Amino acid sequence: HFTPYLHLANKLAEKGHRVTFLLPTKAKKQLEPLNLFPDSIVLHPITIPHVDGLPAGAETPSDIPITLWKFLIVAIDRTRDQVEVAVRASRPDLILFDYAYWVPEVAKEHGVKSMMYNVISATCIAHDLVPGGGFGVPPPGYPSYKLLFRAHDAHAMSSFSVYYKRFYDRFTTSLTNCDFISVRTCEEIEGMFCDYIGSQYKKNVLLTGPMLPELDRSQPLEDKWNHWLSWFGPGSVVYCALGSQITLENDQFQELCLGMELTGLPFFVALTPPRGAKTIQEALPEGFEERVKGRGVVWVEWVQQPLILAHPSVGCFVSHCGFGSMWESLMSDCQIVLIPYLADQVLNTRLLTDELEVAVEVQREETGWFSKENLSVAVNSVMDKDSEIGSQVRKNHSKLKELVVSPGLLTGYTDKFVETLENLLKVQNFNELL
Ligand SMILES: O=c1ccn([C@@H]2O[C@H](COP(=O)(O)OP(=O)(O)O[C@H]3OC[C@@H](O)[C@H](O)[C@H]3O)[C@@H](O)[C@H]2O)c(=O)[nH]1
Repeated sequence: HFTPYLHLANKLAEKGHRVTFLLPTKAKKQLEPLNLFPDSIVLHPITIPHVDGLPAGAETPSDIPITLWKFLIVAIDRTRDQVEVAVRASRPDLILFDYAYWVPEVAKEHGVKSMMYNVISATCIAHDLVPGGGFGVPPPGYPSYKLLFRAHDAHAMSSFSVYYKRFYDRFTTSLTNCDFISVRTCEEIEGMFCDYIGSQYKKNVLLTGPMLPELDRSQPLEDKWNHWLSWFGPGSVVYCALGSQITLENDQFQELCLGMELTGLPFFVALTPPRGAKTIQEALPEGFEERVKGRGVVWVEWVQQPLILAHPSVGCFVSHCGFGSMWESLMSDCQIVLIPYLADQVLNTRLLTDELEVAVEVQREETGWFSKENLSVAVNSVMDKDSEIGSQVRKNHSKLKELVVSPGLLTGYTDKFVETLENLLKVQNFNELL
């Protein structure tokens, strides 16, 4: 979530504004290289306090499994004093926030406007975070009959169900109490959901566009991977990654590896090791490394995903459809295969498969389990040159990509966003954003 926020901060700084960016200490170190305007953007560290049950050093959801998030939520709430001190010191005109539902209260106390900036999809907000629905059941007037949960999504819902009430309360409080709502999306992809959110919360919904940075050519793809990928023909390699928060069970991890093997195609899998495994070797299926030598890699460290997707040899992206990866897949020329894990990823997946028809989804059983055969069938259905569905999604994807990357569309969104903000706040002295 921090990354799109920092890209937005860069855009604001580019247009002459100053930004104080509050974030946990470790994330500060990771984000520093992305700060393009260190004179205008101050990265201000916040200490995440210790809370019983929260592992030492954990500061963000990606540091811990979903079962421990409840402790992180408590810890974040206990940073309110630090946030108030920072607000008092920097006296901003506007506070952008996404998770700390108490920020609008803090803002009002200091005579500052607040904006909830959402970096999850408008589809997910419209389906799950508008009053009147229930978990998995859309609220009245929800604008789609296609983008819904189905029986085999129960697994994605169950991991999240214990949190739903808490998330729902926080999000709806934030959306209700903030002065402005904004979403990291564009009209062309999620227009009807943005309109719906605006009508339900009776607020204008401002859009920033996807907030993806330009590919940074000064930091090219690591030689090792560039070299490895270059062995294969154009568009032939399948790249698979499931974002920053998913740790698979061992059996599903093995099934994924075997499914990639079964495709018969070259592949590059970037995943965290499965639950309980200390090394990748102990987690891989027996004989797997020998069998796929020279055509397949399973890697458990962070890779430069946008650069991998841009490599000419990569032709297919198997993804969990987290909102960041969703945009990266749309901006790429790869065929898209989706295996969603969390509730919002399921709706993002339906947006790409059922509404936009630019991707295919791996079939799961009702338990949520997917087999190696189903994974391999999905991949081959888009990689096979003679496949009808493959050419259909390729055609739709390339049309959509053309629209989304068309000159002016992305910059147009940010320009309009900043201009609207400036107008909204004109009555005040709009020179610092927090
Ligand atoms: O090895 C890697 C893995 C991931 N990445 C990057 O990490 C980012 C992951 O972001 P995503 O939004 O796709 O995935 P996350 O798992 O972090 O998503 C989280 O926040 C967004 C929500 O939609 C998801 O439900 C939630 O899991 C992408 O920009 C991707 O390029 C790497 O650069 N290297």
